[in-house]
Amino acid sequence: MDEKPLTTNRPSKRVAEHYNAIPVVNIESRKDSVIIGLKRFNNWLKAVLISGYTRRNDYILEIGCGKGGDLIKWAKIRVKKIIGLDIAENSIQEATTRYSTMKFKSFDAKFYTLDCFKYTISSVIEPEDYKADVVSAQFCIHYAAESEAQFRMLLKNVSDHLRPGGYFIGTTPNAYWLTKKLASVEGTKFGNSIYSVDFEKKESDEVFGRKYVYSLVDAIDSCPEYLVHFPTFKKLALEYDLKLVKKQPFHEFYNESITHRAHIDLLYRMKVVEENKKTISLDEWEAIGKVFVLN
Ligand SMILES: C[S@@+](CC[C@H](N)C(=O)[O-])C[C@H]1O[C@@H](n2cnc3c(N)ncnc32)[C@H](O)[C@@H]1O
Repeated sequence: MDEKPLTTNRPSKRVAEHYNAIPVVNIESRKDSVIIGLKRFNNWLKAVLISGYTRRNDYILEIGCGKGGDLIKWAKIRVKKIIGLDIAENSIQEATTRYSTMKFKSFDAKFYTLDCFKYTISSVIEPEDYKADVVSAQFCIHYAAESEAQFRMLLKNVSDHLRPGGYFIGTTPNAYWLTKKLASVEGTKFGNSIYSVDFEKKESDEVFGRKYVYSLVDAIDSCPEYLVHFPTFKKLALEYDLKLVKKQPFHEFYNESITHRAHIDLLYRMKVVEENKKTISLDEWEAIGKVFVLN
């Protein structure tokens, strides 16, 4: 990789350190997490989103793929190829291990450690992997909103590697919900028993770099995140030939999805809902409201 990064400031290093430090948790211990309901819900939501925009034999490019938590979701659709990229080296190692130990593999996969908001993806991937049918960025777009230059690099990377007519799908915190919550409290901090949000400033006109520190029990420990200003997102995306098709808050996506029998069945199969058992708590449901789906 011979390109210079756009900026060398610290927050993205903090993000990489944060995700590098998260231990791998086995399925048994995962069940004991106080946010197991939220984790399962997020997985269900991603499974529904992915199934809506991906077809058999598709080539997928995953930005911020983490430890490969979506590999099984892609396998169920029988995609042909996955290229996964993430800033956290440890997560890429874990994703590689998960892929190599997967029993049912419908696809080839390659993983790369890369800051996708400072470098071009073409600086690391092979030319034969340049054009994807679907680019997916789950729960990571908000890190790019640290600066306009980083957000533009995200959009350039998506646009450069998406074939004409392909889909960019993602999930990211809902800036409207967050700023409404902020306005409703005294000071800069709010949350409940499972999450906390602490804004750097109460008032701000910043379109990029609008920082808050986010914690979620058992998942995220004081990690910097940035509001994604949607009108700007939509406007800049057009400059990169990306047209917004749909965006929805998580609660709305859920309400729409459960009008389909298959998605209700999946809620049970993925144990989001279990007969005679506690499922999602009110505090988890509130935290779920923090997020948007887009495509
Ligand atoms: C909340 S995790 C989501 C992981 C995965 N997409 C999922 O849904 O399970 C956010 C991921 O974004 C990655 N990330 C953050 N900034 C990044 C950057 N500049 N370039 C690439 N990945 C980044 C983090 O390392 C982390 O793995």
